Order: sequence, then C-alpha cells, then structure tokens
Amino acid sequence: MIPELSNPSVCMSDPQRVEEIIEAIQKAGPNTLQVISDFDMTLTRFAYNGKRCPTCHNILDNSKLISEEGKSQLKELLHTYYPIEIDTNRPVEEKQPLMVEWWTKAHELLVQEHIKKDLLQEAVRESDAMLREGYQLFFDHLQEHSVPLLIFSAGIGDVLEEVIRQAGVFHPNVNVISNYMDFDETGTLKAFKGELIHIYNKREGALLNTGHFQELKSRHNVLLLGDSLGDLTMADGVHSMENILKIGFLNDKVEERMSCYVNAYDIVLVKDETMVVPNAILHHLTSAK
Ligand SMILES: Nc1ccn([C@@H]2O[C@H](COP(=O)(O)O)[C@@H](O)[C@H]2O)c(=O)n1
Ligand SMILES: [Mg+2]
Repeated sequence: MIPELSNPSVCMSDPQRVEEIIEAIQKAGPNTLQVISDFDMTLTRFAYNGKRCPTCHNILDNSKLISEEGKSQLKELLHTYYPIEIDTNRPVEEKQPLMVEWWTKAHELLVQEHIKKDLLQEAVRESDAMLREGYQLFFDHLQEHSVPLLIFSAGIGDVLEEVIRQAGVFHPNVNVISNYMDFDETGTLKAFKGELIHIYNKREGALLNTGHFQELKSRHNVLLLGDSLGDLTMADGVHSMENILKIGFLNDKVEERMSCYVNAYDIVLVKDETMVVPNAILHHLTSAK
C-alpha cells in the first residue's frame, strides 16, 4: 500500500492493523485529521555523523548564555536522570517524581543564569540542532492540506519556536504546547510559566489545554509521532477519537527497548533519522480516495 513501510528501519507488530487504520483515516479525508507530534528527537534528529544532536534544553545548556559552572551542573543532571528517563525496567510511577526533580532542578539552574530573551535567537542559530531530513516536506504538506499540527513538547517552548522559525516552517497551522520562559521587564529569565510539562505527564498537559482540542473537535483522526513511551498519551485530550496511528522513533538503547516500543507504537522506526516514512503516510492520507 505504501512502499516505504517495507523500508529496513520499519518494525510493526501488526502490519494488517496498520493498514486498516491508514485506510480508515484516508477514507475519512484530511478534514478529519490532526497531527500531534513530540519535538525533541522526533521532529529533530537524534544524531548526525555519529554525534548526538541537542534537545531544546541542551541548546541552552551548551550555549554561551550559560556559565562554565552552570554547564557542568546541567551536564551532571543529564547524566543522572536521562538513563532513568529511558529505562524500560522501571515503572513510570517510579520515574515520574524523578523527572519532576530533573526538570525542576534544570529550570532553577537556567533561571540562575539570568538568560536574556534577545539572545535566544543567536543561541539557536549557533547550536547543532537539526530537524530530521524531510522536515520541510512534512511541515509544508500539512500546511498545504490545512491539517493542524500540534507540537507537544516537554522541552522549552521559546527555544522550540525559534528552531522552527529559523527553519522557515512555523506555519499558521502549527500550535505548540510546551514549557515557556517567563521574562521580567528587562527581558531576563525569572521563571517558567504554568504547569511543568515533563516526559511522563503529557496527558495532564493535554487536559490543561482542552481549549486546543475543543477547537479541533471535528478532527477525530490522529497521526501521533513520538520518541518516548511518555509521548503515547499526547492525544488523550482529543474529542471522540475514531482512529489513531502511532509512529515511534526508537533512537537509543534499541535492543533493550524494542519489545516495549513494538507493543506500544503501531509503527516503530529504528535508528531512522528521516521523515521519509511519516511523509509517505501523510501523502497517502491526504490523497484522493
Ligand atoms: N533538563 C533537561 C530535561 C529534558 N531533556 C530532554 O528533553 C526531552 C523532552 O522534550 P520532548 O520535546 O521530547 O518532549 C527529553 O527527551 C529529555 O531527555 C533535556 O535534554 N534536558
Ligand atoms: Mg522527544
């Protein structure tokens, strides 16, 4: 049906079911579709030329906006908590408070650095952040077909927006739910706004933002893209869901996480740094029946 589903990076536990979901969404038409995507390591690359690419947080952590002392403390947090984030042997309930601890400590450190709002643009421009190959087609195609794209990220909204703005793909159909910085009257970071979004509370985030889903209540079909098992709840706020196709990028610790990913996501893309498969599916979903 979609030749790209035979690519070597594609794993599916139930290809027949995938075909049925895709056919049902295509039949309903693009007016019923919405796309909900994670950002870091889903729309952005995990690695390039064997080197890890930065998350929104890392863009700041590695920038000249952060002191050497701040950098080493942020790095230590990353080395402590990231292995916990991706550990599939620990239950989510056990990981949740630790993730709150990580995000809270990191945000406190960022606030202590007195980051200036007007320097964020430069920090992003000078960073190694990279959207996945084929991103332009992905964003442009959704825009052309008036399909809303919600980017639901536990990263930093201000940084995320700057990445997609600089890439020229922050189209009007794109909405972002994320952690946003709060600046004082001098443009200095003083806090983060609203409820913290971390990797394992994206469901709560969805409920807090029911206004977004209210506006899209005629769009009962969802294409969900993520890279974490925590991304699977991003569509929980969608009204009267009819069909959902979940695509998961498995970037890291492939062998030990494979079975969890294949059980949770309809399509798993293993060490695939491109948008080739999501783009092929989108093309099919928006083509005439
Ligand atoms: N201090 C931190 C906290 C989190 N991260 C990474 O950010 C990712 C979350 O963003 P999503 O767009 O994927 O929701 C997550 O994978 C964390 O590893 C970080 O780098 N630094
Ligand atoms: Mg992610």
